[in-house]
Amino acid sequence: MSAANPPASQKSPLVPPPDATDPVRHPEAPAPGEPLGAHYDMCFGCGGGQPHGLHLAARAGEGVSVTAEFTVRTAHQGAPGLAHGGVLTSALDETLGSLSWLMHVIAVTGRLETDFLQPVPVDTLLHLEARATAVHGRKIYATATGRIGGPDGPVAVRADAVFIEVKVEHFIENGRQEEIRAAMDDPDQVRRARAFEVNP
Ligand SMILES: CCCCCCCC(=O)SCCNC(=O)CCNC(=O)[C@H](O)C(C)(C)COP(=O)(O)OP(=O)(O)OC[C@H]1O[C@@H](n2cnc3c(N)ncnc32)[C@H](O)[C@@H]1OP(=O)(O)O
Repeated sequence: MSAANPPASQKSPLVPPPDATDPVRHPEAPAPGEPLGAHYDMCFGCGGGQPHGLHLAARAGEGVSVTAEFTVRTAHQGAPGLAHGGVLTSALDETLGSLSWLMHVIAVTGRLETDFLQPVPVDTLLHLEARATAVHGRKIYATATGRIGGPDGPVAVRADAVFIEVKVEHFIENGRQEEIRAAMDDPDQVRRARAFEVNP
């Protein structure tokens, strides 16, 4: 069996199948450069209501891409003075997750594989970029990088991911009822919809 044609059992779930198609930017997606804002105030990744959250701020990019910034804080340490790897993965996950807002789909992370290339000290501003690379059925393939020292600086972390498109019921049926009720009772229609990343 050649490396170019591995058996099904050896195919990576992170590599799109040959009949995957290009991701499509929704015509009503925010313009490149436009801030996406937090989708849910209590989101650990982007919400303002989580004191120790990442407070990640994302902007729409060209095509199906986003950029984001995240500053590593004291609360995000693993080793002394260094960012926790899981926190960095969360920042990549959140950036990748916001791609669905540009495609007008609701999707959740199915698989996420992170490469940690350089340690990231506390106080570092991490420059993130994510782009969708392919779509196959409900699967959205995407990749992301986190750079230090500037938007063109060296890549400290990178990830490949598969997101799976879901219906809003995914959240309503599985989330804790207290938060689901609060989100659904929000009188602000846009906030209500964005809690579940449903485009109004
Ligand atoms: C509101 C948005 C907030 C964004 C925040 C940032 C993103 C997140 O962190 S989301 C939270 C973390 N993720 C989750 O909690 C998801 C938990 N998992 C699940 O709910 C389910 O396993 C779910 C929905 C992913 C898939 O279940 P289900 O809908 O039954 O899918 P299923 O029918 O089995 O599979 C559909 C396709 O996806 C593929 N797939 C499913 N799971 C995976 C996976 N883990 N890895 C790769 N591919 C997968 C299947 O192989 C299948 O492919 P194909 O169509 O080619 O056969």
